[in-house]
Amino acid sequence: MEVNNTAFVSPAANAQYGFAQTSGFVERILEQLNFWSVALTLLLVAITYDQCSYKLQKHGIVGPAWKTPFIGPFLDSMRPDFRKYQAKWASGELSCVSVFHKFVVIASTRDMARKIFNSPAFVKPCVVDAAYKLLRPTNWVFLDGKEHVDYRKGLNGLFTRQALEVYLPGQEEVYNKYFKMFVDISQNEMGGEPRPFMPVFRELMCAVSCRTFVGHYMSEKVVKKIAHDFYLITAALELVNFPIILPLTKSWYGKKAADMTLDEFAKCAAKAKVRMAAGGDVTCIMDAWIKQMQDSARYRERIAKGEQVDASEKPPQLLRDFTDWEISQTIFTFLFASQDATSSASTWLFQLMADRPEWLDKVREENLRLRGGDRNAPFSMDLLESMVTTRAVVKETLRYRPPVIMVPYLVKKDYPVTPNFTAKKGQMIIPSVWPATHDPEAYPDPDSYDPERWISGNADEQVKNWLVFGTGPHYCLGQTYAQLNLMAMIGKASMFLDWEHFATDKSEDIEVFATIFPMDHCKLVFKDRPE
Ligand code: HEM
Repeated sequence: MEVNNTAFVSPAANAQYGFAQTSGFVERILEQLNFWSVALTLLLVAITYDQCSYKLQKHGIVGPAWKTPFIGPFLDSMRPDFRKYQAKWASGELSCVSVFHKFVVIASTRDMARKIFNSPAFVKPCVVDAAYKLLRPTNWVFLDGKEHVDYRKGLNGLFTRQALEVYLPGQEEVYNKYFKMFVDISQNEMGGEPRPFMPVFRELMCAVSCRTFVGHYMSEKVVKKIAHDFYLITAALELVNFPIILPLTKSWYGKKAADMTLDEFAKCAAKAKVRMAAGGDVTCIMDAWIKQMQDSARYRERIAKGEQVDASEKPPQLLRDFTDWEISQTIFTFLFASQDATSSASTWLFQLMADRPEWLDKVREENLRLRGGDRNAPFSMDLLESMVTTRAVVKETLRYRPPVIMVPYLVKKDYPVTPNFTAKKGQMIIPSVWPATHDPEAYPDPDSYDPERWISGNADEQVKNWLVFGTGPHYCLGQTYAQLNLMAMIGKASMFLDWEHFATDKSEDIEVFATIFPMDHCKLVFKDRPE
C-alpha cells in the first residue's frame, strides 16, 4: 500500500521541524569542528612560528635542534642543575636556549665572556622584570652609559683603603659575636651533632654587611629579620619567575621583604644625617657617604658666599645631596650584590678549610705570627695586606668555587658577536665565569684546590681569567672589600675556633641558588679553640 505521508502529516510543520532539528545539530557539529580545526591550525602555526623563530635566531651557534614548544627548558630553569650548565659550556663558545619568547645566548670561553663584559655599547646588565619593582626603577643600578659611570664615581670614595680601614672594628665586633654563636649552636643547641651551617653563614654575612653599610643605626633584631627575609628577595629575582606580582607568589613575598629593607635603610639614613651634621665620626659606609655630601654642601655654600676657599679644602669629590630614600636604594643594591655572593664564598671557605686542615694550620700560623702571637690584636689594613697564605686560601676558594657563575646581560642593539653570529636587540647574553676560572692553561689541574698556585705559582698573572668579580664598566664595586673581609673572617676563625666537616656524598655537588652552595649546605660542628 502506498502511503501518502502528506495525508496524515502536516508537511510544512513536519518538514520544517525535522529540517530545523537536523540543520541545528549539524551546524553545531560544524561549528564545533570549525572551532577545533581553527584552534588546531592556530596552534600548529604558533608552534611552527616558535620553532622557526628559534632556528632563525640560533643561526650560527650551538643549541638544541628543537625547543619544547613555547616553554623551552623552562621547567629545568626552575630547578637549575649545575651539570646542565657544564654541558652547555662544553657545547661551544656560544650556545643558546630559548625559554618562552626569550632567546638566551651563553658565552662560555674566557675570551668570549670578556668580550661581552667589555661591550657596553651593545649590552647592559640584565635584570628580571621583578627587579625594577623590588629595587625601584629609579635605582642607580639601572643607569647605563655615562650616567652609570658618573654615579659610580660618586661611590668610589666609600671603598678606598682609608674608608675600608674605618669599617674594620664594626666587622670585628660582628665576628666576635657570631663565632660565639657558632659554638653555642653546635654545643648547646645541637648537643655536638652536625647541622648545615649555610643558613647561619648567610645570617653572618648579612650582619657583617649591615654593620659595614649602616653601622649601629640598625638594631640586631632588624638585621636578623633582613637576613631571614633575604631568601625571599633572592627567590623573587631568579631569572625565571612569574612577571606579574600576584599575591602569595615568590615575587610578592620578595617585594614585601624589599619594601621592609628599604624602609629600614631609609630610617638609618635619616639618623645618620643628624649624627654626621652634629660632627659624629664615620663608622660605616652610610656615614662616609653622608659626610661627603655634607662637606660638599658646606663647600658650595662658602663658594656661593664669595669666600676664597683654599684648594686643599675642596672635598675630593663634590657630591649633591641625596634623599634618605635615594640613599636607602643604593645601600640596598650593596646588600643585594653582596649577600648571596659572600654567603656562597664563606660557606665554601669553611668547608674547604675543614677538609684541608694543612691549609687551615698555615692560615692560623700566619694570623698569629702577624699579630705577634696575640690573637686578640685587632684587624687593621696593614695586617690584612701583609697576609700571604690567608690571601691565597681566599683567592683559591673564589677561583675554585666562583660564587657568581654567570652574569646575565641584555642586548640593547644588534650586536655582531662573531662574523657568523649577531645577537639581536632584546636577546639575553650571558658571559660565564666558571670556565675562565677552570681553564687548565691558566690554572693547571683546575679542579684541584691548591692555594699554593697563588704563593709560588703564577695564578696572580692570569688576570684575563680572573672574572670572579666581572670586568668592564660594571665590575664589582665591592671586590677589594669582599676579599679582605673573607680574609679577616677566616683568619680570625682559625685562631678562635675548631670545626669539623661532616662530609656527605652531596658535599662536593653544587646547588645553584643565584650563587653556588654545597648541595648538603655544609654540615659542621664548631668548638671553642683554647688559646
Ligand atoms: C665574594 C663576593 C662577591 C662576588 C663574587 C661579587 C661578584 C660580582 C660580579 C660578578 C658582578 C658583576 C660584574 C660585571 O657585570 O662585570 C658584581 C657587581 C657588583 N658588586 Fe659584587 N661581588 C661580591 C661582593 C660584593 C660586595 C661585598 C659588594 C658591596 C658593596 C658588591 C657590590 C657590587 C655592585 C654594587 C655591583 C654592580 C656594579 C655596577 O653595576 O657598576 N659586591 N659583583
